[in-house]
Amino acid sequence: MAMAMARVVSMRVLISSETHRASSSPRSLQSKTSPSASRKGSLNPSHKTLKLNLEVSPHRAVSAVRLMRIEFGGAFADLLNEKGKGSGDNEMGYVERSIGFRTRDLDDRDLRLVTDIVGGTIRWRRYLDHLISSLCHAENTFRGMEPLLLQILRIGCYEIVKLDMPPYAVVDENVRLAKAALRPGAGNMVNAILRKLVLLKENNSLPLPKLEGDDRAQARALATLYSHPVWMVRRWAKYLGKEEAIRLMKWNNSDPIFSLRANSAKGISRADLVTKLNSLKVPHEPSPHLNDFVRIKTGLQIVIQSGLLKEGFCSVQDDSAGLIVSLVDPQPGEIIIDCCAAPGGKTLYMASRLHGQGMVSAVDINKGRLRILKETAMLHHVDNVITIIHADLRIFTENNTLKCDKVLLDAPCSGLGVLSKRADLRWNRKLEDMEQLKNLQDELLDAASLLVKPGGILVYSTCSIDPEENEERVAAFLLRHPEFCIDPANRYVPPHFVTEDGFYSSNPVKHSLDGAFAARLVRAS
Ligand SMILES: C[S@@+](CC[C@H](N)C(=O)[O-])C[C@H]1O[C@@H](n2cnc3c(N)ncnc32)[C@H](O)[C@@H]1O
Repeated sequence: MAMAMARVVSMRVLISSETHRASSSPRSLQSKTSPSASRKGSLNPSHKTLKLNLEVSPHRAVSAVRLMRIEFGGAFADLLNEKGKGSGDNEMGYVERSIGFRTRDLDDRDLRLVTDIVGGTIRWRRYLDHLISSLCHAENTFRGMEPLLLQILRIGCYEIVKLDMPPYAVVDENVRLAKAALRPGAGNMVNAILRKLVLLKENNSLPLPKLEGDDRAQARALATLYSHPVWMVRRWAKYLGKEEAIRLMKWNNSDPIFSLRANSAKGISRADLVTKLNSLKVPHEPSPHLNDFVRIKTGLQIVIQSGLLKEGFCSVQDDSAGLIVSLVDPQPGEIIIDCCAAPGGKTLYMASRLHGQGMVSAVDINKGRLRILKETAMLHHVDNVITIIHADLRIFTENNTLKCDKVLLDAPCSGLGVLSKRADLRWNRKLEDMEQLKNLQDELLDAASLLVKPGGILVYSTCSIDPEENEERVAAFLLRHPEFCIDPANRYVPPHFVTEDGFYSSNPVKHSLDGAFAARLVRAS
């Protein structure tokens, strides 16, 4: 904890002392703007006065700074990635102020490299830190390492060990970055550690922990080998067994597969989307589960840069989320309420399935996320069937007698089913969160149930694979609410997604989709 705090403080110092560094460092020619102007980022012309360094590879400099923003600045890896090229200027402002010099602008290839390196380095953080600390002379060296130096070392290790890039070029490039962004001594340290790593890798003798000892020791070793928090490994070993837990961690560490949904509300068919993807040369395959969906393994950045998302031509939506909408089975003319709706992935898909007749009320406690929902609804031409309600669901249901045909509660959850896409989530999620989330899920379920008309449907869903957030919450709810019973999922989703109890469940390892869960419950008439 103290170590983390020390790193946060030094990160803050690094960012806020940029003006000082710019004027005191001989490497970074003087910035002439005020500190407040320089904090504004892209629109600040000062960065053009910084020295342009053509020796440092820009994607590594950007990756190192982006990693610090994610680890210490609260930025989310997936959001930074999705902004892609459009945010280039803004990001370059951060980079320059953090390292004290300019790099050349990123081209499309650099942007893809940044996405890959940042995602991979975050996922493999625990594993990489184990290697780096094992290769430091003293334990204190690793503990007291300044944040930027640590990020550069992590990038170098990741490139050598996981990307199998030409090792001596990787060493040289990262040494150059450390020297330019920090000081010559930092470059020497990067050189020493990465060269040792290259030799150990060549001799097939990386210093990795052995899978031995009691359950705790084995969980710690697995947590390092597959780079996850120990508490997650122990939980999965308990619920899934060791072998399945390993398969799940391998999936979480693999490159994410994305699905795109053609926006039928705008008259766009899957065939239209396929034509566009062909013209962009993005490899794709039709979803075997959903008519409007297409799956892509690579090329998301190309899709983003092409503007297809901004135009509302299609959305990024995993099949696992689309199948939850299939379980709700929205029909034209129905009155539906989406209780935790923002940013609106499922609201928009449900609305498009109403074909202009009926209504989806979208409730959420988060105003900012609701704003995104509202804007996207207009973009997608479904705003005529969406009503937005900013409220805490628990208070909303106290003051409302609204009764709906269908109620979707896509509850706040741990997100343990989406760790392959949310690279940083595994490090942000804590065991203590699970208890709090379960209480909130129970309260929201009770509140949502009040909105279901007699004979109506309540769908409870999560993007978690954790039984305590899924089956256990439903079982506890049914005990409190005997007026509800399970409506088996097999009439709405393909049979291999249906559990013995009649729930919908997508399993990353089995289905190659995000992990998700949903129960369809019917209220007695
Ligand atoms: C899993 S996300 C919903 C994702 C959304 N259904 C979609 O498909 O895009 C959970 C949402 O619950 C909202 N939320 C959390 N607590 C809430 C509460 N007490 N009342 C209403 N919404 C709440 C959060 O703001 C968050 O947007």
